[in-house]
Amino acid sequence: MEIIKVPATSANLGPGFDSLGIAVNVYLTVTIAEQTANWVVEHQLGSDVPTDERNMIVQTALSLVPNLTPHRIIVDSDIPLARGLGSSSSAIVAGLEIANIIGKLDMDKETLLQKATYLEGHPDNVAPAILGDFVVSAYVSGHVTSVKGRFPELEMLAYIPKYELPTSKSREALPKELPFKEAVAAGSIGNALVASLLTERFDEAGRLMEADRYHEIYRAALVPHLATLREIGHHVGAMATYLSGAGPTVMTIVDKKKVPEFIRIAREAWLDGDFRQLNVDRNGVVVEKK
Ligand SMILES: Nc1ncnc2c1ncn2[C@@H]1O[C@H](COP(=O)(O)OP(=O)(O)O)[C@@H](O)[C@H]1O
Ligand SMILES: N[C@@H](CCOP(=O)(O)O)C(=O)O
Repeated sequence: MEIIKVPATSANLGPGFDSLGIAVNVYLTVTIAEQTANWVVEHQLGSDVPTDERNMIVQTALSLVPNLTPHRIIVDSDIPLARGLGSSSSAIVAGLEIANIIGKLDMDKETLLQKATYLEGHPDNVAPAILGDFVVSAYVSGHVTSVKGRFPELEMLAYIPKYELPTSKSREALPKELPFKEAVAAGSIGNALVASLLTERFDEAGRLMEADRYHEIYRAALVPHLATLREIGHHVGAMATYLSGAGPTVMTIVDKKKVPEFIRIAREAWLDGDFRQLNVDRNGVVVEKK
């Protein structure tokens, strides 16, 4: 039996839209059990998620190897669906690994990365889900280049609202075009953020993480708690607060000792979602044999 463990991911980090992402220590675990006549997917993700070959994990595997031998697979996920923590990317990566294992394809991580990016449409979640840690990617003309760097030892607090926000819906709020000057400014903020993170200049990194011009303002109405949490972050001295992926999760980089005060103020502001303290996952997807 093989067990595939894929981390959740937090994309964009503010100004790194469709390019930057980190892997975090919340996991999707998929066990490949015995061969079966038809695909069987056991999970606790609710009645909207199929339990047969229509399941996204199986569909991904079949997109690679259409005649892949059916198996029973057991899905155990701590990654909330449609919340901006890369659940769909984790499902895609798990599906590709299933095809890799059952189909004996011997794909390396680079091949997985190209295929996963094609299926997801952008690399900022799939790249850290595969490689782990902090990944900077460019996806141009159908080819992705991903460079893994070391994210500083920072503590993170995710605020996960009770409602779902599908990535496709959140992307509908984005403009079709950006004026040239605006695009230049937006890109340079992302570039400077990468340099400041890799050289551990936390003041600059914090300011730049909150200076996105690509997406957060356009999504503001879909995620009204972002502004409130950012304000609370400033009040308690957090490094930065950004919209995780397409939202609605909001990530705050904040010292562990300031977390109780941060949560207390957020509750006073009627924010009733879940809080989760997270760390970076350094490894990305792992396959174990049992
Ligand atoms: N483990 C899973 N198994 C099957 N489908 C999944 C799984 N995880 C995510 N999905 C599918 O992906 C959708 C969420 O994708 P998306 O809107 O991109 O949000 P997210 O930010 O969580 O990636 C879910 O509604 C579900 O259809
Ligand atoms: N760059 C994408 C990231 C989507 O991440 P998800 O975790 O919400 O799927 C975007 O911002 O649309």
